[in-house]
Amino acid sequence: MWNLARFVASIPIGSRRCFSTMIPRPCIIHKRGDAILHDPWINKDTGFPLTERNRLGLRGLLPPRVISFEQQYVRFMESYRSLEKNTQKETDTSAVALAKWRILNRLHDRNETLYYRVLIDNIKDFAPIIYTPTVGLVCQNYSGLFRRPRGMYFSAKDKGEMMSMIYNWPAERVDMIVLTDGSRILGLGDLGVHGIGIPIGKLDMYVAAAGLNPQRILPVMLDVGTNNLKLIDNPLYLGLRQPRLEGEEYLSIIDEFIEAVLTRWPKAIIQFEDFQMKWAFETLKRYRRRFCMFNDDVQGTAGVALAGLLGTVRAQGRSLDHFPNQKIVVVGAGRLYFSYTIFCLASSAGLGVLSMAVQAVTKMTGKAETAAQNFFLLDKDGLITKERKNLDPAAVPFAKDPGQIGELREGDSLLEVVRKVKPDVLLGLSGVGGVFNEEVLKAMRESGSSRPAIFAMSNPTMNAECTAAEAFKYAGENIVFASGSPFENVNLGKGKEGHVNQANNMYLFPGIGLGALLSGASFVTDGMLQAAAERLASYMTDEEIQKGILYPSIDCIRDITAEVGAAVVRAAVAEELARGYLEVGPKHLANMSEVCSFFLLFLLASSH
Ligand SMILES: NC(=O)c1ccc[n+]([C@@H]2O[C@H](COP(=O)([O-])OP(=O)(O)OC[C@H]3O[C@@H](n4cnc5c(N)ncnc54)[C@H](O)[C@@H]3O)[C@@H](O)[C@H]2O)c1
Ligand SMILES: O=C(O)C[C@H](O)C(=O)O
Ligand SMILES: [Mg+2]
Repeated sequence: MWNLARFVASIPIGSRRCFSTMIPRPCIIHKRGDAILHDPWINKDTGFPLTERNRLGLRGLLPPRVISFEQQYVRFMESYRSLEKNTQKETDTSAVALAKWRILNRLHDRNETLYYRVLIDNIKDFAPIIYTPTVGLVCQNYSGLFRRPRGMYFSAKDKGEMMSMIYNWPAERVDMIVLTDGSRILGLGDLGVHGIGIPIGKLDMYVAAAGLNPQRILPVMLDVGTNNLKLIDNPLYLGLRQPRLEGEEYLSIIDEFIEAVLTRWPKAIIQFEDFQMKWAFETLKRYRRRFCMFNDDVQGTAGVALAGLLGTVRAQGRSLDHFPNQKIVVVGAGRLYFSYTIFCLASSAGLGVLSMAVQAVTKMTGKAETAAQNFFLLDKDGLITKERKNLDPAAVPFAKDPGQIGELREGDSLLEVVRKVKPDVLLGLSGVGGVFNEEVLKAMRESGSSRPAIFAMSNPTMNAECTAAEAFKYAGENIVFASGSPFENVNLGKGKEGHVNQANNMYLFPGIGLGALLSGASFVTDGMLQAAAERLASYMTDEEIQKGILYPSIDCIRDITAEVGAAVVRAAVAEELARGYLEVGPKHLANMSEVCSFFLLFLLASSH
């Protein structure tokens, strides 16, 4: 069946544009002269034709020759490629990555239309720069890199002022907000106000993947202090130099911000990002039934991991009803989500993954009581059992009875657990680089699975539980491998290659946000999230899965985002939550054919 999402993906990359710039819109400009050249949203650089130069008071302010948009595009890409070539042999890879980020950021600050065009057309090359992993480096060095502000900053000192501050934002409408408090930036810990780089990077992905209008996105930093003493002692630190607010004081700041945002833009979707575990769960519980929000690290990550876990079953040549038998170990215990015998170190993200996996098993078997039996959870103190003191209630369903399988004991190390459990899947969301060490990976060779899976999902690259090369070297060439940050495929010799998947929530959050926005749903429900995960899981063909390819290439991010967005809209309609978007009401959404819904998804996201 013809479908618009695939049609869009089939347009040659070079001729694709940001949808928001593709459809001409009336644009009344009140600025003149120099002010236009310093406004990246309307600036065309040397691209202003003579008629516009005369009309807008630009004559004489630019070199005489008019350089077209296409020529500017080529010129930018040439300078980017020459930077790439000249730094190929440079050993300081961080310096190179930051130089690439700077050149892109400078373009953004000068000419947004050209920036988003090059980003969309070259997303595979540029995602690792504007997003993970380089964005982590940017946050770590933010005080030195800061030139121009992007997004909004609300601090603890702004208490009582937020309702008026929100009107300082120049855009009349905002559709999508990504909000952080900077308390857990990737696996880098508390970076305070410098964590603003994360909402900026996530929203650039929204524009690139979901075609959102860049003028209707808003990155937000809620600065409630920092517990990072190095930052507090740094005279160039850009945030409040005080310890983080806690308890009711903390929540009252978030409440006030939310009230201000929803007063001005009642239909904006708010994505919570990189909150430390306790606040990630607390805010999710507090707000998810009050307005349209989701926590990307808990809910987006869970769906991406579940899609990978289901793909792993297919890669073993089995049907999906084998999923409940898989042993899964999760490393990094925040909150949980569950499925087969997979070994997971759980975390906020890890608990999210196991919870969603449990839902999937329950749906398949109809037995909620035993759904978590093949899931094993570790935190920094080792295996979590029922003997664990101060056990987090969220981890209770995953706590094992000591003595189970191979004499498991409370606090068993990861190596002991892998040896005793022989898991099908080892999944890391611990934020600790290298915990899947040589011994642990070698122990995975004894896994009960014909095709063991290693998911080293922590970010950025140096925090990955292992590298791709280590996984294929020590755990064997027949594994499936996925990491949160990108790695090159691994050369296995004799013409063979180990495929590296990027198991990153970027494959879901843009589609979840787009679907939530266009459906006009009041909340993001479990059903909508599940529909998103199921669409991602079913996206890959059997042939691709057999090659160990569990996720689409990032080149296809627009296609998968449209598919996920449409699945979310359909789920919202099925749950009778869809209120529609602009002139498309709930009845229209419900009556739309699949083709029509894809078409509208794109047009609506771009044309208003
Ligand atoms: N790939 C993705 O899409 C994705 C999504 C979300 C989070 N992440 C990454 O996951 C990591 C964790 O994020 P989070 O929000 O869950 O953080 P978190 O701080 O909530 O959780 C980390 C957990 O790891 C546990 N831990 C620490 N050291 C450990 C060790 N040596 N062994 C076992 N467990 C250990 C801690 O007990 C904690 O529960 C980060 O690096 C983040 O970048 C990746
Ligand atoms: O930001 C990413 O790359 C994924 C995820 O949201 C994370 O926190 O690591
Ligand atoms: Mg995150």
